[in-house]
Amino acid sequence: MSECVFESLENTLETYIPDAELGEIKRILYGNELRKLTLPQTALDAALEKDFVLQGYVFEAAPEQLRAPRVVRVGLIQNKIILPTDAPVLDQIIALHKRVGEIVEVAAICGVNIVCFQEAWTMPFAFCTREREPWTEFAESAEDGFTTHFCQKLAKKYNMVIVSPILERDEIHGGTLWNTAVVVSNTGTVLGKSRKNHIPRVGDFNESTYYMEGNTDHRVFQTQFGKIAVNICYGRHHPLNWLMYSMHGAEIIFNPSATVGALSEPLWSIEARNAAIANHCFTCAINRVGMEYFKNEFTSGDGKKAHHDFGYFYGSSYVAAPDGSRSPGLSRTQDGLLIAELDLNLNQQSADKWNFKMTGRYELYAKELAQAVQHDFKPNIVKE
Ligand SMILES: NC(=O)NCCC(=O)O
Repeated sequence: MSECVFESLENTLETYIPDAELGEIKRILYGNELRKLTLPQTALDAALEKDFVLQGYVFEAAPEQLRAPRVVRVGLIQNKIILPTDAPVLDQIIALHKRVGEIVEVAAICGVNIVCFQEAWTMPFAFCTREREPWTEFAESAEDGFTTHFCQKLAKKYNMVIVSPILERDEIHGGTLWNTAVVVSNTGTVLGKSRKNHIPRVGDFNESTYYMEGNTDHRVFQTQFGKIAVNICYGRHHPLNWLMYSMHGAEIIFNPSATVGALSEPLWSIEARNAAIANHCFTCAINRVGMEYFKNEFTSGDGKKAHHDFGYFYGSSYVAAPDGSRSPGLSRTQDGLLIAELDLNLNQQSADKWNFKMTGRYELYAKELAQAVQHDFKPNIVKE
């Protein structure tokens, strides 16, 4: 399959829509216009030299009388894999560490407080193959693995919280595998981990061959820069999953993902954004980018011919705010770092305006859901 050439929706709009209408189109598609973040020239130069896109936006909140602004900078990193998928495992991991490390360095120059990488960032997204070897060799301890040590060093060096989604091997529980985000505090200590709650069974995403649904519930991490949660990839299709992170107090929910154009692109711009609106919080959707080829062909029981790749990972990482505004997406074709400056006061301001938490009928939902999961549930349908 050929590489992707369509760079981004935003580029096409900018190129073809007349200025007079572009403003209105952007307002309708993206909400309140965001100010561009002024980024240091050294960072812009480094991004150019290292060949990745660097963009920054500011999500402002109204000044308040009693609360100071709560400003935090988040960084979203999307990247291609570096080496072919049949290169030695450790070489692949080290090459990704090097690549992501140099992007984190630029994030640090830009004053980023919390950075999040893409899903299973230390490896190709090999779960389509359903083969064990060599993919299970990419699994590492969340608390004490090579990659976690790497992130701890970066976190301490740059005073940055790092969200590092990896394939986890849990030695304490029989060496089981999990799809896990490790949250490393800016002090360099491992704050904890959050496991993927929803495992896809769609198309080539045969992840249930490798790991089971997570058992860390809807954990929220209190960091120096705000309360954060990680809703890994497929969880973004589940509104109740977002809701529960928000119920536990998440102010920013990261959604590290790996998804391809033919499957999910029309859903991409809607789901994380809707979650930000519905839950009065910020959401950060991150997708990997590029093509990944696997030596052995695979099929997925969907009638498609055996193939060597997933199709195109379309990048397009973005940040969405509780007032419905969102940043433009990063490139569909290139590595990138998206920086967003968030005033977390916008969460409460949006909540006070729209009152979704107040008007939500949670007792009603809880009661009816409790009934709906019973085997003798009778749907409340009135018939003539
Ligand atoms: N990684 C993952 O869960 N992908 C599933 C496909 C999708 O959610 O778009």
